[in-house]
Amino acid sequence: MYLHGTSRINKLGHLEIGGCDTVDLAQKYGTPLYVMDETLIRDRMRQFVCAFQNTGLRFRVAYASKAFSTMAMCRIVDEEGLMLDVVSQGEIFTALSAGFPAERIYFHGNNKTPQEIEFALDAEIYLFVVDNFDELMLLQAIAKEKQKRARVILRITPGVEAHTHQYIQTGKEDSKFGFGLESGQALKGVELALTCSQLDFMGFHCHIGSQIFETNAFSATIVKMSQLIKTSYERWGVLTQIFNTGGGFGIRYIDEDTPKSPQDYVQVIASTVRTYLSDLPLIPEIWVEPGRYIVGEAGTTLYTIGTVKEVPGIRKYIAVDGGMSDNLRPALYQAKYEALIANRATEPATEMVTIAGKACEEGDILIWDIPLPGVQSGDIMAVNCTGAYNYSMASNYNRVQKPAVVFVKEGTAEIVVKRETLQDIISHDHIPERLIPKKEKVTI
Ligand SMILES: Cc1ncc(COP(=O)(O)O)c(C=O)c1O
Ligand SMILES: N[C@@H](CCCC[NH3+])C(=O)O
Repeated sequence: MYLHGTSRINKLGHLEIGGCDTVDLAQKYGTPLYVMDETLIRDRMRQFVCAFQNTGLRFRVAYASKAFSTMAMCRIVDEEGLMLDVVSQGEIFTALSAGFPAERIYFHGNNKTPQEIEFALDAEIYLFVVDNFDELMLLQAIAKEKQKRARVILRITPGVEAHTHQYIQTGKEDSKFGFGLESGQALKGVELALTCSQLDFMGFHCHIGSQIFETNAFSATIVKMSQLIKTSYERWGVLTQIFNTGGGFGIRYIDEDTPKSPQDYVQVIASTVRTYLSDLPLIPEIWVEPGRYIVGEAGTTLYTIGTVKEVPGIRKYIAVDGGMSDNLRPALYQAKYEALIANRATEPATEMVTIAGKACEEGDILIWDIPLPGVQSGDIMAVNCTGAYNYSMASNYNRVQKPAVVFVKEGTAEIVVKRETLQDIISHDHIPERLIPKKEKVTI
């Protein structure tokens, strides 16, 4: 397994992250447990900022909080000075509750409800990324009623197909997101936005998908978007203030993955912007909004191995005490992961096994065919690269409790999300009066 960030094997032959022995963490906090390497998270944010500083362009780096949103995470994003991309009232509420400044929050989503728009306007967030015509009109109407103004940028689907799983390709013309570029919707959107009395049109956004390695998908997108930016200027004299080029930068889940560095991505984005937009009176402020690249490799999930089942001549299933409820990605996207036995990390692999979750679903397999040392019930398994879209997509399927999350740094571990309790599991249930069991009549 590739060791990311501060992960290393210590003198005891145990996996250590952030200076904390993961076997101790499993014992102290229980399993499954999400362990987040705070140093790596902060490094990643700084790498993007530093890469942009070298370009000489005006820029903003945002964190896409959908990848992993908790109050402690929002504190880190705030301390590092990044913007925060949110997609729901829940994410805004999390950020505000953590003391994250509203003027660095901006709001995405293809179906923001009137309540969410009202909430965001009242909170005075920085801007709205408007996804479609209906939302434009809704935002204008609500802002007018409240006598407020809102900055907007339009989300554009540039018609670029990135090489990634079809469920996480979002830049295709046939997408639920955004104003289509090729259909002419994008220009119509600008025209309409300019007529909205309460809206300040600031520019454009595009996002072509997630877990993308090739930089040419990003440059192809910027070339297409540049045309839109120029046409808007020529037609209406509109100077694009903000050009948000999205997130989607791929990470190394398995050995075969070949991610680029933030410098590589930013360099391609910046040079394409310069080539295609330098002749405008103003080069827009360039934004990026990575999620996975910031937190993905920083996360490791610890599990305890339970049952071992051999299907003679076919395969050996090793079951862990979590699965699709804490990591939906293998079941949803056939995503691949690597793992090691945290308490015997130096032992050589001796057999090929399959790691199964405990959910009542045949498809709940975390890793097919992975070489490991002979494992026993009670061993601690560490699956890495689980920082993005794992905790944030976790569920209570089968009424399992969501795991705790700890941040580790320089030998210290701190809880940032408590493990759910059985009481939490039933805390929203309600039994109507008529279904409450009647006390049996006592006959004398
Ligand atoms: C609009 C938008 N921005 C940013 C992201 C973050 O993507 P990633 O986590 O791949 O960087 C996503 C998710 O794909 C997204 O839909
Ligand atoms: N949830 C997806 C990525 C989608 C990101 C949001 N558009 C994943 O785990 O890879």
